[in-house]
Amino acid sequence: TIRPILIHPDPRLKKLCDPVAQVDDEIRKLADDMLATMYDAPGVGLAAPQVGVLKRVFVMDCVKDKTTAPEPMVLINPEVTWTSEESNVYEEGCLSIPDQYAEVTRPKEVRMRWLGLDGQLHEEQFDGLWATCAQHENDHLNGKLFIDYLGPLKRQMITRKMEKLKRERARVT
Ligand SMILES: O=C(O)C[C@@H](Cc1ccccc1)C(=O)SCC(=O)c1ccccc1
Ligand SMILES: [Zn+2]
Repeated sequence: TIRPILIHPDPRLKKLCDPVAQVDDEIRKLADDMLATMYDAPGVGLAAPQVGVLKRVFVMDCVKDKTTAPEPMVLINPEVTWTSEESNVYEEGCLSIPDQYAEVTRPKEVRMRWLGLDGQLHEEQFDGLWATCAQHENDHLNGKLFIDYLGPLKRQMITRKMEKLKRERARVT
């Protein structure tokens, strides 16, 4: 089921999310809905707080083009265990801040450890868009948005635009 994506500014997007106690049917349904919501947007990642669930879960599928098979990943209670010295600059977007893009510098590679839907612990190193996306999603679990890396003026301009968008959406619905 596709769930509505919260739009910034929203207090739930700034909260520290809670760890998942156990991988049960509720978490499996959440992950399924998050993947459906991500593909529908479309996006390459989605974090649980973006659909109003303050739990430490995010999904990713960063395969660039349609020709390659989808590679959905579900990361529960993810932790960053290592980041590279080298950094990358990437023009990021966010499904909770529609149509706004800005350059963000992050470590080029990141190693993460998480609990999978299979209840097993996984550890993997990401690079390229996967690394950028994994760090962007992990930030969401700590109430951090990519605009928090920008200067105050640019962040304020984007926030003002989102407030206007929300006013307009509230009017027509
Ligand atoms: O808000 C989110 O977490 C999703 C976000 C993830 C992300 C994108 C770019 C850099 C870092 C993290 C998005 O997916 S925005 C949409 C997007 O970037 C995209 C959409 C379709 C195809 C390719 C990219
Ligand atoms: Zn985002």
